[in-house]
Amino acid sequence: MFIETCIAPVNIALIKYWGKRDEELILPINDSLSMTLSTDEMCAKTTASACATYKEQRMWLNGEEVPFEDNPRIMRCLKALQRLALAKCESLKFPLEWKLHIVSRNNFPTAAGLASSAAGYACLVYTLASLYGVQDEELTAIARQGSGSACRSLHGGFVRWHKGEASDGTDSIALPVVTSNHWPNMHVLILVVNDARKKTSSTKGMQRAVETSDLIKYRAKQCVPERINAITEAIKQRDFQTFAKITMQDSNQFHAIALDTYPPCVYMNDVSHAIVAFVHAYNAAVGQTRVAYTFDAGPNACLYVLKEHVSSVVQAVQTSFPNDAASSVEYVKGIPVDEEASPSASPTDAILNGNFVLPTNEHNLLKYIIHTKVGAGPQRLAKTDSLLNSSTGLPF
Ligand SMILES: Nc1ncnc2c1ncn2[C@@H]1O[C@H](COP(=O)(O)OP(=O)(O)OP(=O)(O)O)[C@@H](O)[C@H]1O
Ligand SMILES: C[C@@](O)(CCOP(=O)(O)OP(=O)(O)O)CC(=O)O
Repeated sequence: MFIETCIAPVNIALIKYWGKRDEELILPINDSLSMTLSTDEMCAKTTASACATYKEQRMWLNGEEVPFEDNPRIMRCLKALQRLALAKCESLKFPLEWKLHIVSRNNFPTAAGLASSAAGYACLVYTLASLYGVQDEELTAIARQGSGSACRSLHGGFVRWHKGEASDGTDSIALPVVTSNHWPNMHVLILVVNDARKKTSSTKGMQRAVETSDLIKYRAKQCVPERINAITEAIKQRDFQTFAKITMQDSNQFHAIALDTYPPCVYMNDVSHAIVAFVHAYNAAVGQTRVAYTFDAGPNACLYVLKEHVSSVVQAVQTSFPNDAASSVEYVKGIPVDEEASPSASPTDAILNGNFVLPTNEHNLLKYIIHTKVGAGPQRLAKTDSLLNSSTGLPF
């Protein structure tokens, strides 16, 4: 039996991917740019095994068996990796006819608008590549065919997915902009909103936007290229003010396009809008842009905050969004916030407590908060980290 286990990170787009020019190959109408989150707090973990005695291809996701050969996106990634193995490897490690058993787990909620498909498909492709013995820059073009945003999770730091021009998608790849060491104090607070409402999937939402929105064409042609250049420069210069403004403007434009879609896609809810109001009020109160928000295809907010401001921002969130569970250790998950606390309150915090009043919302609008930061790309783990029992070929 051949067996490999790997982990892969979540990424959150600053300049959003929204709209395909080819549904089958998952080719986008615009470039996008994201930040990869640390795997210490959120990651997908996948074990893939190949064995001569396996009778059929099987896959388990978060403890449940899920369709494998009936899932066209998984099969497309698998076939592309097998072709790459045939082309690149002098001798195959094992015959391609051998069936696979794959076990995967996300250590955060799946299909809850927290980019599980990005981490999940990046992990699947990275693990299968390790299993077949291929390491190649073409991996991002393969992960892209599982879920577009997954191609960006194959690199750490800040990553740009180039839309490419070729009709076969060979140049639609993700490349690093800067590594995670470039801006290590870039932290993230994910405010998970109490809302179980079903959304329109990203796949369907963007398809309908391309069919019906006029604004999306202007965005792809005019706004995105300008923003990608400007935010790349801001990241290189570690210019938080510019970075934050572009990030918020792009999130707002993406949701404007969702509303310009017919029938409209409504992803943000009243709590999301209250978070937007909070961020602008907080930034005004401290007299500088210290926090930036971005929202994907759901109501949860992702806030970008520099490490030195995390404790002040968390305190302000707790004031503006009071929660009965706030004192529970489970409420703020991830990196301990106290670590970040500055020894003395800054003068701007005095202003915040004095002259400015933050909006106060009803209790318990947030479910919990995840505190994480910029991180590295996927990693291969040791045999001891396997999710699959090698004597039975089944999940542990
Ligand atoms: N670890 C994983 N391995 C393989 N596939 C996964 C994994 N995690 C998630 N997926 C796939 O991604 C699907 C969830 O994608 P979906 O886009 O609905 O949710 P999301 O990625 O959490 O949300 P969003 O795209 O809005 O951020 C799952 O149903 C599954 O098919
Ligand atoms: C709003 C987004 O998160 C959309 C992500 O869309 P997906 O990558 O989930 O879509 P498919 O390619 O159809 O699988 C923005 C982004 O991540 O860039």
